[in-house]
Amino acid sequence: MIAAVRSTVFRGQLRSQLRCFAYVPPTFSTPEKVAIIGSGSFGSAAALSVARNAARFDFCDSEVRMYTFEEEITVGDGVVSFPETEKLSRIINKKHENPKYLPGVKLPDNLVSCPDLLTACLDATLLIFVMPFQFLKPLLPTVRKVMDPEARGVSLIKEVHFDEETLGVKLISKQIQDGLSFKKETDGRDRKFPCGVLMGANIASEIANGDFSESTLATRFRVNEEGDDLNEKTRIVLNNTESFRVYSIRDVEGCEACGALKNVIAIGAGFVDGLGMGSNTKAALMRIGIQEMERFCNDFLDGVEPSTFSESCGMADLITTCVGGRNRKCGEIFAKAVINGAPLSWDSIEEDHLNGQRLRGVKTTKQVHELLQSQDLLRLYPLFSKIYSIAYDGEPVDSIIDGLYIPNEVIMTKNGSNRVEIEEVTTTA
Ligand SMILES: NC(=O)c1ccc[n+]([C@@H]2O[C@H](COP(=O)([O-])OP(=O)(O)OC[C@H]3O[C@@H](n4cnc5c(N)ncnc54)[C@H](O)[C@@H]3O)[C@@H](O)[C@H]2O)c1
Ligand SMILES: O=P(O)(O)OC[C@H](O)CO
Repeated sequence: MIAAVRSTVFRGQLRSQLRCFAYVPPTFSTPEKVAIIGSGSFGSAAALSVARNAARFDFCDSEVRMYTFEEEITVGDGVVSFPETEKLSRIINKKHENPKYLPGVKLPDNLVSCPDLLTACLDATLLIFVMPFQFLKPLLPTVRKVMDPEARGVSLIKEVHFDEETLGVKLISKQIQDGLSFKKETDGRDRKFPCGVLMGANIASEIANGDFSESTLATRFRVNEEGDDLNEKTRIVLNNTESFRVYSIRDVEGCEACGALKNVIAIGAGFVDGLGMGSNTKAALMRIGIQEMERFCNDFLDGVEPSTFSESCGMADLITTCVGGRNRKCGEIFAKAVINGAPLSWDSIEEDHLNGQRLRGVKTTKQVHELLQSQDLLRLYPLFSKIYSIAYDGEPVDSIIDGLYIPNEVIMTKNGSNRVEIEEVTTTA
């Protein structure tokens, strides 16, 4: 009895102590000015978390600017205070909502939409890139001119490109780094722009609804001269402990590759759904898919950590995208159209079903295929190869099952360097 009372008292004391310590605002010596480049679904959802943090952390400039590709929006019923069409940036700033890409979600007042890139990025110390890279690339020289010279970046872009010169992988974070590095006027030395990535099981609308999500931040920033750990500082700016929990790792390459490659598998998951197959089939596809993702990373990238695949950017993002993502949805539409004898092009599916959002998975499927073909490695990747053949070469959708069969010679073995070896198959007469 006495023990029970003591324990209750102790728990009460602990709770009140925890309440006292519940919120310790982080402190950093150097100020932070955040710019978000892109205002699609995920740009707007990420901006929610960042702008809320910027408003409450003393080290952050409370205003967060979001570069918005300007579009004329037709204002629907219920938006009475606007004429029939209005510029997207003006709607975001007046109504604090992005009606095209994240409808029905209130954005913080301190988030300012800027259609002018110079204004958006002026003196920014932390740049968050979240738009299709084809649109971002031409913007980089302007960003470089106006950003803070000590700026760093985080890419949320889930793409991977085939480098025809090296027959290797071109990571987006590396392309951003190249685009924003410069020679310092003071000493003529090169200043390499540091760029990490944030990838994870992060469907934008769910984050915006406040549903609990995790994400993986992969950065290798340094401690700056004032003693701020820029890895942790970046995590703190992006993290929302209640609903958007960000965990740090250092494996930028593996994290980024996972974010892009899972989109290929999600297209295959859409094929499985279009065929009306069940959860077992999709689970098999995901299992084999993550093995091919890992094999691809080991074949084409250096320093990828096996543990990355069990982070949110790995297994969890694969699951959420294969269950609820746009790539899965478009894969299903494609499969059903083929099965019904009225095939649709990927462009028309994107145009008719994504309301201005972009379908990355099929483009990544093609890039990955070209890369594997250039290295004569297609036979080691039966699932990637099959998804490509169905998506681009008119192979029957139900042949996706052939992609789930792993031939003996493709059994993955790992040697000391963690690279794939092909088992020699000896045939006897
Ligand atoms: N939407 C999600 O749920 C989600 C979740 C996690 C990661 N991501 C990744 O984030 C990135 C951005 O995704 P998203 O859904 O925010 O946007 P998106 O990829 O669907 O692209 C739409 C964006 O492109 C912009 N755009 C269109 N045409 C343009 C042009 N000509 N010039 C410049 N910009 C133009 C639009 O303004 C809009 O901001 C992608 O790499 C995606 O894989 C998305
Ligand atoms: O909607 P998708 O298929 O582009 O996937 C969204 C996100 O990448 C999920 O994390």
